[in-house]
Amino acid sequence: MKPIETIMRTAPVIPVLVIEEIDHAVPIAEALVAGGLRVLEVTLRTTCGLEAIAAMKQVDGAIVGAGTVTNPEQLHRAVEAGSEFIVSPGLTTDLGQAAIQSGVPFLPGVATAGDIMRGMDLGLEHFKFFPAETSGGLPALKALSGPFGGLKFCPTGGIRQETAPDWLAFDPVLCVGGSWLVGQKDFASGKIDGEAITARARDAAAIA
Ligand SMILES: O=C(O)C(=O)C[C@H](O)[C@H](O)COP(=O)(O)O
Repeated sequence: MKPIETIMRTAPVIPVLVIEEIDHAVPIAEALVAGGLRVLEVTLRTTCGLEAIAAMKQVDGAIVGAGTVTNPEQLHRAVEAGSEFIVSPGLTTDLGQAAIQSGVPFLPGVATAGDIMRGMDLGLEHFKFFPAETSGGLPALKALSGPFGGLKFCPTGGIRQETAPDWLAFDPVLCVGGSWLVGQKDFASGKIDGEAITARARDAAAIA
């Protein structure tokens, strides 16, 4: 499995995906990869999340991980389903230890100095800054990076195509996450609008 930093450096944007119907999984993954976004975070907010991860992994070039992983049991289920990395909105010591023991690349959410210190106690150096915009935005991340130099971040939460370049211009930010790549409008016709998704992915991949 790839270390988390390699995954974070693969593409400037990680699409955060909420897959409501299993039939959508592969067409969405194909459309995103075609646009140059290979790292895909599938949230476990829906009943077909794990099944979607297993299906999307079959798409050539896709690196598929699980998001919204909040406890060790979910982590183990996500790894069994084939997740190549794990993202969490937050960080508990239990979850961090389970991730380290399993060896799966892990990106836990942090929003405060205390969160970061809990992660550093576990030996972690890569974090999702979440929820990025409402936790103070880029000025907050810059302030937090002062005492904690050397850490690397994937800000997520409220970031869009227009604001992603500012985040990515800050050195500790290796990539950003966001849900703007795929939305309800892409299923409106009853069929996935792969071209629209690919066009958005291409714009996002070009930010780097
Ligand atoms: O489900 C999770 O595990 C999360 O941590 C939440 C997502 O990362 C955000 O919902 C993405 O934020 P938006 O791009 O503003 O929609």
